[in-house]
Amino acid sequence: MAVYTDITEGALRGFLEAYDIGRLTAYKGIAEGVENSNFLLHTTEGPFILTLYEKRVNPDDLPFFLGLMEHLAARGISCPLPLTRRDGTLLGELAGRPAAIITFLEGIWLRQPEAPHCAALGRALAGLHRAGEGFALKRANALSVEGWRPLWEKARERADEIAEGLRAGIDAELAFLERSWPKGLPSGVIHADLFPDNVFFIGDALTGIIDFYFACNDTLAYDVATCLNAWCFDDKSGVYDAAKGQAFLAAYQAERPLTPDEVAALPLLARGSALRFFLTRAYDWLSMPPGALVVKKDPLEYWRKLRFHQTIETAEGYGLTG
Ligand SMILES: Nc1ncnc2c1ncn2[C@@H]1O[C@H](COP(=O)(O)OP(=O)(O)O)[C@@H](O)[C@H]1O
Ligand SMILES: N[C@@H](CCOP(=O)(O)O)C(=O)O
Repeated sequence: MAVYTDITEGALRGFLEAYDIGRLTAYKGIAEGVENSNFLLHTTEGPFILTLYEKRVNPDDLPFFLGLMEHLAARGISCPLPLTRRDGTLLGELAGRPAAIITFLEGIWLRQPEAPHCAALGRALAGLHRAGEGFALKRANALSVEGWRPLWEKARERADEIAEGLRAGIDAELAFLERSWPKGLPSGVIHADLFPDNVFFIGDALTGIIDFYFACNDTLAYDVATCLNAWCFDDKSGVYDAAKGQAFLAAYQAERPLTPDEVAALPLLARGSALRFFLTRAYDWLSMPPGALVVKKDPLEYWRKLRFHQTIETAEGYGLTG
């Protein structure tokens, strides 16, 4: 459960006075998520999500995240809209944290997405990449290749506590990716964390995308690689599922064809994206205070995915043909 900062009812009622969303009838902490503290609010106007921004969110980035949701929603992407306060701003402060209220999206996230869901994801990701064009604010990806070594330095000494041999394996991989990271690929606004828990479905229909708090300007195909990792492996066996990968890539390409350079770079991007999620998970694994109300995510899942990508030489290895 991700509630790092608790709130009192009195403080919440005071915070809500800045909004025009009716009277609070109930609220509870949300038992999902990793990064921020989230609460489901019920008011006489309906349900809303309250987010208190935590450690990994730089407050200077909040105008980018909140503005991006407004930009995307105005272009037809189903994503939460930040609510405007009576004074015209989007952000307030609650329990010492920057805080915002966003609209509630219907739907649930899928624990075991199948190929048709991966196809829906591919269409939605390409739509998001297109809709991001023209967004005026910029934010560099703090968790791209330049950000990996500083993060690794914080986990490296104790990495073999997670699994024997990890330190040497990651040292070698990081050095390789720093030498070979592709440059000059088409770039734009990317979501950068489009895992199944950030995509809602009703039945087989994709109904919304949430959690834009890693969004940034970076290589568009890096988002594609992140989705291959997060959606296209079999949960139980950990094996890459080519049917899901093909469905995802074909649907993405139907809306936004990958350039030959992007296709060629896919195995490298997938390795880099796997390393990025390994690193944040490893850091969290080693540094999470005991008793924090959060379910830790397994770094080794991403080490195994990384090792799979090390065996892939061309995008044909993901089932991409033609
Ligand atoms: N706009 C929303 N509509 C409905 N539920 C939401 C919304 N935003 C967040 N949630 C719920 O809160 C959970 C955590 O949100 P998320 O943004 O992923 O948190 P974190 O940034 O901490 O990872 C989601 O899995 C979902 O259950
Ligand atoms: N998706 C990341 C963790 C970030 O959590 P989220 O709840 O913000 O998606 C991972 O799986 O490591």
